[in-house]
Amino acid sequence: MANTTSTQEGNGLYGIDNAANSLPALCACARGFLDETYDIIIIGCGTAGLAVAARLTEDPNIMVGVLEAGKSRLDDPLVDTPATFPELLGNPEYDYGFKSTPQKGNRDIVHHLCRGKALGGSSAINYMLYVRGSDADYDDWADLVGDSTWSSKALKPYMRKHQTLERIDASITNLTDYPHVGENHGTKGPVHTSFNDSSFPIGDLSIKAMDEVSGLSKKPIDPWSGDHIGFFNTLGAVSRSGPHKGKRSYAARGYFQANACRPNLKVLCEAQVNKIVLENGVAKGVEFIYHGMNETVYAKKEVILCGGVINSPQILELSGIGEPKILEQAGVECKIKLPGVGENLQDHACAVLGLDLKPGTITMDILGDPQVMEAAGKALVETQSGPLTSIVSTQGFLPYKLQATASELESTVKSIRETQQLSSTTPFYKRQLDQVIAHLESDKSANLQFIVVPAGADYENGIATQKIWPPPDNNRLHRMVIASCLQYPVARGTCHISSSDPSAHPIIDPGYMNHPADVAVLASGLHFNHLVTKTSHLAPLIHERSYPPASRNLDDRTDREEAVKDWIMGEYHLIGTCAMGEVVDTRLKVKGVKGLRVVDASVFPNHVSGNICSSVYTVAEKGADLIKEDWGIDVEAFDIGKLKL
Ligand SMILES: Cc1cc2nc3c(=O)[nH]c(=O)nc-3n(C[C@H](O)[C@H](O)[C@H](O)COP(=O)(O)OP(=O)(O)OC[C@H]3O[C@@H](n4cnc5c(N)ncnc54)[C@H](O)[C@@H]3O)c2cc1C
Repeated sequence: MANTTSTQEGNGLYGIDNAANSLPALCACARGFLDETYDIIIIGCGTAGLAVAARLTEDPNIMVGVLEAGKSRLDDPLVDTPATFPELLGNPEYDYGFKSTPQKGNRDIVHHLCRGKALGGSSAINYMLYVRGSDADYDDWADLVGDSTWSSKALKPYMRKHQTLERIDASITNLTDYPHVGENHGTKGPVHTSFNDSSFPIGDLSIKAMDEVSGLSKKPIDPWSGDHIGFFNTLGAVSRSGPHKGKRSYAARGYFQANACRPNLKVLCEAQVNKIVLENGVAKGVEFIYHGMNETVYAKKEVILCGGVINSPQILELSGIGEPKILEQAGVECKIKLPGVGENLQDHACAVLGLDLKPGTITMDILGDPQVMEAAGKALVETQSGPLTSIVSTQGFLPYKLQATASELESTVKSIRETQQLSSTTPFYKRQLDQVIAHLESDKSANLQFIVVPAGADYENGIATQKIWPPPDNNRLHRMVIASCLQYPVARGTCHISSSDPSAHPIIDPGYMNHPADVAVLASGLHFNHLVTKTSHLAPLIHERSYPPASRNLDDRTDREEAVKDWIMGEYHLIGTCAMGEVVDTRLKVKGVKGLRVVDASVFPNHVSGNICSSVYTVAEKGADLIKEDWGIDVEAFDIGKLKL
């Protein structure tokens, strides 16, 4: 692949030492960081952490220090080049590489759970699909937490605030499959979003096939408006103009680099936070380790925890905040009893249908031809365009109710009602399940997401290693995958420490396929995809189905459900382990503690439909405003325009 190799030597070319020269806010050593006095300390320079830091430092009177365990990867071609994201997954230089417990509902398979370890966090390694939830999803949040300021209407300004919608490329002429209405999108936000500037005919045909099988009478008008039912090409977090044209647009680029000359912002990379310093129930600062040295830094106003869905509950528990029994077993003294910490873990799970295509049908496998790859590399280098700047684009959403038979819907709902009756079901979970049932019974709810990947997958080892996307291979039949993804899971997982050692990974159980309703909904998605392959749009192009194996009869409901139990993969959309309503209040303050908030994907109280990064940015933008309000921070005092690099 042209010009996309990364150095792997320690800090390397893309480590903090080199970056510090051009980014004054990035400290080259702990001393540079510790010499300052901070109003606010942020733990984790990820997707949310950097957004919060950028917004708070708009006021020059507020001094913000941010600690990040990973390195700066700014200008790393592997991060910047959209098509090279598979090389980041499972690579310990970029990915924490967490492992799940054996998943009971999924043949005891251990899943490799990717999380970004870098400036920008998971936004530095994600697939870049830019999708928003449905209005109903955020309205559910508001209902669940009893605060209308979290409704879809209240959050929309924050959706626009983080985004810049870039102009569609002139080469895209069939605008029906690229629906968008300007008023739903931002024009000045740090995260640049765009449609691909090239496409594969198989993607267009898949949309036709899915439209046909769905029976939907209309196309989506703007899937970012709060209604994304139907099939379309999605936006990606990729810049299509300016100095970063053709590159990933992520938190480190948009929220950090653009503001890295602010004198009131300091970031220290390779600093792993061990715990929060609590004094009489007040968060005073944090203890961290930097190049083997233990350090402590204090915050005059607040500590903001933005460690992500795995590490935020871990850091709370290591600090003595959580369920007393869990803390005791891990050898941590309980300081604040808060049983919801590390509970309510949810992910979107995907079932897949893999296809080998007939000769002449082109997918990403064409990039296995050295001449084609050379041309793609040339387009990347010379015009910052073409397939290496593209994301997986073809997708859509459907209600379960339109796929399931009446008796399937009835039995699915019944199985959830039974769970609601269990004595172990908390009042919070019970109300969440009411919302899941309402989604299942609605003919407008986005219960299932479908994604067409014009590439082959490694079904055997992909889940365990996250080397799911093998290199393109033009010497065999080209391949594609159609994934169906469960959007409102019923089963709940957990993420807890088992040791007081901060370097030990938590025990993570996402609870994949641990409820019959989850299996039933995903099996209906698999059935939809099976029917899609039978349409006149796709059938003539298919050589054979490569997954699920032919021994699974997808015309049979039981076999479909077994196929779902055989193979599912997380969609990397883990949420909920410090849920608003349970662990934090609606101002994102940790219950029972003063001076401590959580702002990241862990505070989502319930799942949303679609890829979640836009929702994380939205929570961060709103979280920053809540912090500003509480401290009377002047949002107008800082002229951002003058200070942009
Ligand atoms: C492989 C992958 C693909 C994805 N694809 C998509 C997609 O296509 N579209 C989409 O919308 N969403 C996608 N997502 C989901 C989305 O990217 C994440 O949900 C989101 O980025 C999470 O943001 P966050 O702020 O909660 O956590 P993160 O961005 O993960 O930030 C947490 C930060 O905290 C740091 N940290 C953790 N512990 C410590 C500690 N002890 N000390 C110091 N720092 C610490 C981490 O290093 C990290 O930088 C994907 C995620 C992954 C992993």
